[in-house]
Amino acid sequence: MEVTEGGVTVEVEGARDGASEGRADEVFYNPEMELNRDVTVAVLRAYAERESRAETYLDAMAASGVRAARAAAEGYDATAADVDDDAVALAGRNLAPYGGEALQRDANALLHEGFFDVVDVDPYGSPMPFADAAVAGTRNLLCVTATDTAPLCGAHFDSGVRRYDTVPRNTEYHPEMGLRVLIGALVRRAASRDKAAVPICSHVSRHYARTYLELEANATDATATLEELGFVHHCEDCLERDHEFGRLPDVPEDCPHCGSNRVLTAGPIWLGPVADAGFTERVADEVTDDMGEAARARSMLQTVAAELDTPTHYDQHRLCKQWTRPAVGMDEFVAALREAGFAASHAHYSGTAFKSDATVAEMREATAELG
Ligand SMILES: C[S@@+](CC[C@H](N)C(=O)[O-])C[C@H]1O[C@@H](n2cnc3c(N)ncnc32)[C@H](O)[C@@H]1O
Ligand SMILES: [Zn+2]
Repeated sequence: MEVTEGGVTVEVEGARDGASEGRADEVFYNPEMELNRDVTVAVLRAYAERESRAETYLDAMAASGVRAARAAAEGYDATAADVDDDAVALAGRNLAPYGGEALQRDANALLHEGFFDVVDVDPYGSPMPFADAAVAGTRNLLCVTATDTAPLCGAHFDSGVRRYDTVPRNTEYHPEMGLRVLIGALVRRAASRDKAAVPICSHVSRHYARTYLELEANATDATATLEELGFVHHCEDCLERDHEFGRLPDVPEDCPHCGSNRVLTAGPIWLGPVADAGFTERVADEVTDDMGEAARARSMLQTVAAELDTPTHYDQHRLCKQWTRPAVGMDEFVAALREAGFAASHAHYSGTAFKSDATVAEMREATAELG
């Protein structure tokens, strides 16, 4: 059957839901990833404005080639690579009207052989088996999807430790934990090749984390990116969390806020900004109405751009449950924090997520009169 995304029409072999991911009996096309692809196209547009030399685009795991076809339609010199012969044949047919080529290659081999300006790594599950090659073969912008949210956020602890070479912790801000674990791991992989990787846009949507990393081959800058890594200490009882930059954590024995001994330390994870606000605003402006997920993409990107970009977000419902108070509207809650003199913003991770520089105790007091 044919599907049209953002003005690009491709042939796909039956749309399947994310639950059947990984069964390789037919070429994979996931309609739930349309938001991911719409945002990708908007990023490619904004990035072309920022870096006019970025011309070549590789979807290193292309499946039907829909993403590469959309990049080709934007004027990028696009390549769709996949190990699967059916995928390559289909991607070849799908790319033909827009230009670009399909290659039957292993992503790791291809990316170790030469450079592409923009590289997309969009595998089943974790991108880490491809991270080293992706860093080696990307000149400017590395776009990465991770769908293994349980290892990333610490819910599957051992696989998270193995894949991401860190200690992930299962907290109520799990989407952000996952994103910061992912970025931290990629930044360290880039630094091992003397490359600085800086996230210029990121988001977490239902089943995946997505980040866009600008790469710079510069050892000094690479060292500087490592300064943005560190640890989060999270109290499971009072929900306060503190973060500290650095290579070795100074793990508190008890929570400095409530004295509980149920303190979890996560890290090293990325503690720096997950997005460049100005760039992300431009990405939001590049979302066009011909995109199937235009409304969601625009609103999510605007939230990311306006988000207080510090670790880590809170969930109003979780806090209100803790305080045995009814939850109120998010606008009202955020406004009350601001009126009390704190920095506060919505956070894109969920409808009840927000960021603030207030402590949990300060938030409780600042919002006591609501509801
Ligand atoms: C999630 S799908 C890609 C979806 C596609 N990027 C899109 O936007 O629709 C993952 C693809 O990776 C391919 N793949 C798995 N291992 C690979 C490898 N080592 N090199 C290249 N492709 C690989 C699979 O055949 C599958 O088609
Ligand atoms: Zn505590």
